[in-house]
Amino acid sequence: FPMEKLMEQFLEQSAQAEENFYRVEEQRLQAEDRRREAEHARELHMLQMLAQVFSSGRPSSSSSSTPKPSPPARPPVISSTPPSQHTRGPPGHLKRPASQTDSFSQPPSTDPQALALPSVLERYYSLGSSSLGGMDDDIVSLVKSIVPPLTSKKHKGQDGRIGIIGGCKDYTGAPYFAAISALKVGGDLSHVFCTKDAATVIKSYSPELIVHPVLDSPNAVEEIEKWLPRLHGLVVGPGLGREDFLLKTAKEVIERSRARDIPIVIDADGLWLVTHQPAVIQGYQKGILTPNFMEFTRLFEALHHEPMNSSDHQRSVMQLSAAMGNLTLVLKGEQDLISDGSKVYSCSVEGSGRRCGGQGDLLCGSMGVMAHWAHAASTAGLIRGMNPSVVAAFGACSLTRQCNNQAFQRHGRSTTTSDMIQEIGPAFRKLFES
Ligand SMILES: NC(=O)C1=CN([C@@H]2O[C@H](COP(=O)(O)OP(=O)(O)OC[C@H]3O[C@@H](n4cnc5c(N)ncnc54)[C@H](O)[C@@H]3O)[C@@H](O)[C@H]2O)[C@@H](O)CC1
Ligand SMILES: Nc1ncnc2c1ncn2[C@@H]1O[C@H](COP(=O)(O)OP(=O)(O)OP(=O)(O)O)[C@@H](O)[C@H]1O
Repeated sequence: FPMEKLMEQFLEQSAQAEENFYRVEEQRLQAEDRRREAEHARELHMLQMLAQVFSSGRPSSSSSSTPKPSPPARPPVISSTPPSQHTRGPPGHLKRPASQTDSFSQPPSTDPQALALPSVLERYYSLGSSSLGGMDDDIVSLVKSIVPPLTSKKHKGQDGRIGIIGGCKDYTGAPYFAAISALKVGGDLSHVFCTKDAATVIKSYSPELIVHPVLDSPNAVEEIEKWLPRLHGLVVGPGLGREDFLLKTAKEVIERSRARDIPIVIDADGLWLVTHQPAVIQGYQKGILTPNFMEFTRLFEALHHEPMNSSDHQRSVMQLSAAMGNLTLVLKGEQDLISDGSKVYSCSVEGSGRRCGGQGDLLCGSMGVMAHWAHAASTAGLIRGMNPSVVAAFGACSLTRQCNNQAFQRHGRSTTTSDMIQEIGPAFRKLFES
């Protein structure tokens, strides 16, 4: 049957052509990203040098009667520690006496560098929003330094193409909150990979999202993998549900994203998957887990095979992060505790008493973008001596809490996550751009 043969050949050729297209496209995007990153690094380096020249050349006389110009922003390089020492010592200018640091290192360390940063972070972030005007520039600069400058030379996509794996029949709000938050923080494109019956609903919430109804298709993994070369960050779990097929797809997508070195934030039902199969993300340095207390307890008990000591959260966070191969972990709560297994950082920016559903989705969506920024900044040598995943986690936690605070001031008890999303722009400016 020559007709059938012809058809077969045709199909084979078009599959081949499609594959070639994606390969070439992937190479093109990677080359473009490298070029833009190098350009970005050069620009920041120039700014740094200018700032240094400016601050060293500035007249020091305080008795001068003419008003002094305000100093430029602090240069973004945080430390001169070699990049191989991520997660170890803090930036030199953040050092402080070890005596003030005891409660944040588990077990207590004798290395003054290792002791210094957590307590500095704690000292500032415990101050709450009322003291935002008096922020400690050193600490805020950790997060500020990863925020890419907005310049007219940029093209769409460069500041973040983020993928959300989640959205099913029961949950359409969660992936929407995560994806729209990624855009509002400053990511350029947000892709949602959800089930067919969730797709139209999610699309109808916002024309800004790119929605792929593929999560329950038989070749879901391949459908999603096509997009991986274009993604800078992945958020797995918001509204994913717990059906076996969906969890299996999520697992394979995580594995393939790991192989491509893409930063991955895992939340909600994605954490259910990790609780049952920790190896899927264990030891991946670009992975971040964001459990609430319940999710944390489940994960802890699955890994340690014993009940958690709930009187010492800091120790538990350190233990679990270490057991996960020094993965960055955020235990959300009254204070957010962040650890990569070597230290615990506490974020206590003042929020409010209002705990509506979806705040965690805002957090993980914004963290997806910040993780991309932080790893790009680290690759460019702009943050050294500090784990980029921790910087991203810290930035996203502060931002979510600040949004909660601002939304509550306007809406009080009726505050919802949509109200918080409205506050992302002003909150971001207040924390990281003022
Ligand atoms: N609008 C939406 O579509 C939303 C969907 N969501 C999705 O809903 C699904 C299930 O999420 P759940 O968070 O309900 O997960 P679970 O079904 O595991 O429930 C966890 C339970 O723990 C409780 N809890 C949380 N923190 C606690 C604490 N500190 N102490 C004691 N109890 C605590 C919560 O009230 C919740 O009922 C996920 O896919 C999630 O993404 C949520 O993100 C909320 C918004
Ligand atoms: N008691 C609290 N005080 C202040 N902020 C809090 C408090 N609890 C949680 N948060 C903040 O709310 C954000 C989301 O945490 P939450 O515990 O609501 O997550 P979640 O339960 O996973 O959310 P979701 O409803 O999206 O599933 C975190 O960034 C955290 O900082």
